[in-house]
Amino acid sequence: MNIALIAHDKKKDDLVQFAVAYKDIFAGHSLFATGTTGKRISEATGLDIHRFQSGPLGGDQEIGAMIAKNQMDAIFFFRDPLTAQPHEPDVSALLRLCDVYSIPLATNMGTAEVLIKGMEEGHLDWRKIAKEKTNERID
Ligand SMILES: O=C(CO)COP(=O)(O)O
Repeated sequence: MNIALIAHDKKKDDLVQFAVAYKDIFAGHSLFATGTTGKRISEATGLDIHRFQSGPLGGDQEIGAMIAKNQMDAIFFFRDPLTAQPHEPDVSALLRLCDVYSIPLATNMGTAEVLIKGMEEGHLDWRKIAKEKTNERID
């Protein structure tokens, strides 16, 4: 599955810690991230991560584009709810697209634990079927 990892600055330590803890699960998937988050996680874990632009420079939008093309299966986006972001419209757009396309989205550590354990147990396997259906429509 294609998985996106994103964290605002004050939440980056949390997401790095989470990625270290669940490195073995993440290693079995294709990983994508916004620029700085991806750099921090790959340095800490050695995981191979495709890095987009930094969030304020369009990284959230690049991940949003993958969602719109049915190419993203789950998002771990540790948001900072206490700090204004210069690119707030991009953040909202990304969250909105997750809801438009029913893409599982964890915005904090509590939900992230449930999501990754669900992934491990195969509860996201329906995404494979959803993607096959889209590909059929494109063909
Ligand atoms: O701002 C972000 C998400 O909105 C994250 O971007 P960085 O990973 O580049 O810091």
